[in-house]
Amino acid sequence: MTAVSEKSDHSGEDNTGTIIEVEDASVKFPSSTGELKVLNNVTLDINRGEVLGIVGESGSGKSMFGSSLLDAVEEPGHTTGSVTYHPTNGEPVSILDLSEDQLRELRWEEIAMVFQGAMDSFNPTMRIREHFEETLEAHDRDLKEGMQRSRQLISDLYLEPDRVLDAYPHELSGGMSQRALIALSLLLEPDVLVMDEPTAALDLLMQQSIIALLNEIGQKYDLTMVFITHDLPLVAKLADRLAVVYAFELVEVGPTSRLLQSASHPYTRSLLRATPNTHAPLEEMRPIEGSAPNPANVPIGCSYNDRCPIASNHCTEEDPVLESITDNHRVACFYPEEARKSVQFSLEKGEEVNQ
Ligand SMILES: Nc1ncnc2c1ncn2[C@@H]1O[C@H](COP(=O)(O)OP(=O)(O)OP(=O)(O)O)[C@@H](O)[C@H]1O
Ligand code: NI
Repeated sequence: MTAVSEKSDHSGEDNTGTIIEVEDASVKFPSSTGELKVLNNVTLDINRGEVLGIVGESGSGKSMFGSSLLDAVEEPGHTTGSVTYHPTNGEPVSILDLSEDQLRELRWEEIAMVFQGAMDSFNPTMRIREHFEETLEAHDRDLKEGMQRSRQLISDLYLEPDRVLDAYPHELSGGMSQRALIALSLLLEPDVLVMDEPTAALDLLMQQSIIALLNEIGQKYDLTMVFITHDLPLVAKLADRLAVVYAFELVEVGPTSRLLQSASHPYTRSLLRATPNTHAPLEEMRPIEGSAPNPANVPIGCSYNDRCPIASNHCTEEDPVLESITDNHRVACFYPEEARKSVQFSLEKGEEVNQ
């Protein structure tokens, strides 16, 4: 596997190999009609130092995947399978077997997560400074040293440390509070940063600038980043690798450049065609036909068959598994070649990616 592409020229002691190994991860919720499976047997290795983009439409299971990495799925949801964290030094950690206390430590010191909609997660009655101090105290860290790191992180995110630390949450704009939250999540020097829709509430310009900032900060602090979003073209600017989620399963995984040039799952291709980006004029954005997956009613066979333009009988009978079509590029489709030929998309106006 190529863990390091030209985009993540991170230098570090051990920059290769797997940092988080996800095997057969599933999330189930009890319901009146039986169990709802909202993450379905996902297996994926996250490479040390990479930026991994998790993409898919609303309700597809992206947040469930992100939360499962930290055993953070809310009750009564239940995560099964295995998630193994490989620290730079030390023994592998089986995350789904940790106690609450161990998890709390892991979530700040090893794998930090900025949850979806977390911008409002600052306590409105506390200044930003107190959030940083409280975190340091809760983890028995030296306050002076820790606040120095806070100031450094805040200025790395192009904010003024004094102004931000003295502010109350409501005094910060959306972009500022999202950046302050990223700084807070990096306070205890985690190796991995998982972000769930960190730019969703921001305007286009702020989204772009957060992407640029994350690129810088990821390199400076040698981070492995998992970036969860419905906006494929946006995350493509940052990610070394993309994993596409449809109906609670991975349907395509590969290096970003490879997916942009020759996405091989009909869903990925539709997603590339449907997602708005800064270049495509509005009239070129086409919504994906059919309705988004419902966990109570996933089609038999390939879960995408009811929306797929090239589905055959085979697809309604058998569920394709995620298989390598080239090194590093895996697709869950019986007809990857057909898909490349028949589902057209263009990333930029006038540029037909597929002839
Ligand atoms: N507490 C819950 N109980 C039952 N089902 C849930 C619960 N929370 C989420 N789900 C279901 O799990 C599925 C996956 O949800 P998830 O939040 O992972 O989607 P997502 O891809 O992150 O979507 P979005 O882009 O809207 O954030 C959805 O169909 C959702 O309805
Ligand atoms: Ni989500």
